[in-house]
Amino acid sequence: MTITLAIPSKGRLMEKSLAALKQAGIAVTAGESRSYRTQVEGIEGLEVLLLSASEIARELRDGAIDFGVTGEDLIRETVPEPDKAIGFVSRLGFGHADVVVAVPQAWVDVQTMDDLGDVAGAFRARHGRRLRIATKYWRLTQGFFSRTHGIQSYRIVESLGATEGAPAAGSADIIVDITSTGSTLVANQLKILADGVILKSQACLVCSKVARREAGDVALAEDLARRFSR
Ligand SMILES: Nc1ncnc2c1ncn2[C@@H]1O[C@H](COP(=O)(O)OP(=O)(O)OP(=O)(O)O)[C@@H](O)[C@H]1O
Ligand SMILES: O=P(O)(O)OC[C@H]1O[C@H](OP(=O)(O)OP(=O)(O)O)[C@H](O)[C@@H]1O
Repeated sequence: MTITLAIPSKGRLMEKSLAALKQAGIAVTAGESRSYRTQVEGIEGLEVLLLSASEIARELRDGAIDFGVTGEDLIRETVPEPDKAIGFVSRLGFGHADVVVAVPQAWVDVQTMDDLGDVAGAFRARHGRRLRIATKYWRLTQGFFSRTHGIQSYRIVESLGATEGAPAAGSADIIVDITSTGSTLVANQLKILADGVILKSQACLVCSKVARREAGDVALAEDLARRFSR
C-alpha cells in the first residue's frame, strides 16, 4: 500500500510545501542532497519524492505519481485537458504569481487585448512578418490569444529563460510570462495589458486521475486529501 506525492525539490515552493505538509501532520525530511527520496513520518504508506515543479506537472499528466504540489500555471500549461487528468485537491495559499501578457511601455496606444488585436492584424502589412510572442507558456498563450480573444495572427517564439529580455534583444515583440512583484517587467520596460492576466496561479495539491491505484490505496489517498481540504 503506497501512495506517491511529489513536491518541488528546490526554490520558493520547496520550503513552503514542506511547511504545508507539516501543518497536515506529515513530517518530511529531505535525504542527502541530490537524493529524490525523503523520510516521512505521520502517515503510513505515503512516499514523498522531490522533483522539479515542471516535472511534477508532467508526472501527474502521465499518471506516474498519485499526488503533487506544483503551480497551477505549470499544470494548465502541461496537461492538455486538466479536468480529465487532474483533480485539484487544495489551493495552498503560497507561490502566488500571474501569467500575463506584457508589451513594451513605449507602445502607448496599446492598453488592452483589443488594442493588441489591432496591432497584430496590421503587423504583417507594416513589418513584413507576424507579431512574435516570447513565452514558455505556449498552450496558455494560444488559448488566450486565439480562443478567448480571436487573435490569430501571431507567432510564438519559445523562450527557455530571461523571457522579459526578448523584446529588447529583438527576438520577440511582446511576452507572456509569470510575474509576482512586477519588478522584472518594469526593469525591462514592459507593461501588463489592462485585461492581460491569463491566469492567477498559486501552488496547489493535485491528484492524478490517470494514476493506477490499488484498492487498498484509496483510503490512504482519501486521508491525504482530507488533511488538506479546507
Ligand atoms: N516570482 C515568481 N516567478 C516565477 N515563478 C513563480 C514565482 N512565484 C511563484 N512561482 C511559481 O513557481 C513555480 C516554478 O518554480 P521553479 O522555477 O522552481 O520550477 P521549474 O520550472 O520546475 O524549475 P526548473 O525547470 O527551472 O528547474 C511556478 O509554478 C510558478 O508559478
Ligand atoms: O515579478 P517578479 O517578482 O519580478 O518575478 C518574475 C520573475 O521571476 C521568475 O524568474 P525566476 O524563476 O528566475 O525568479 P527570480 O528572478 O524571482 O529568482 C519569472 O520567470 C520572472 O522572470
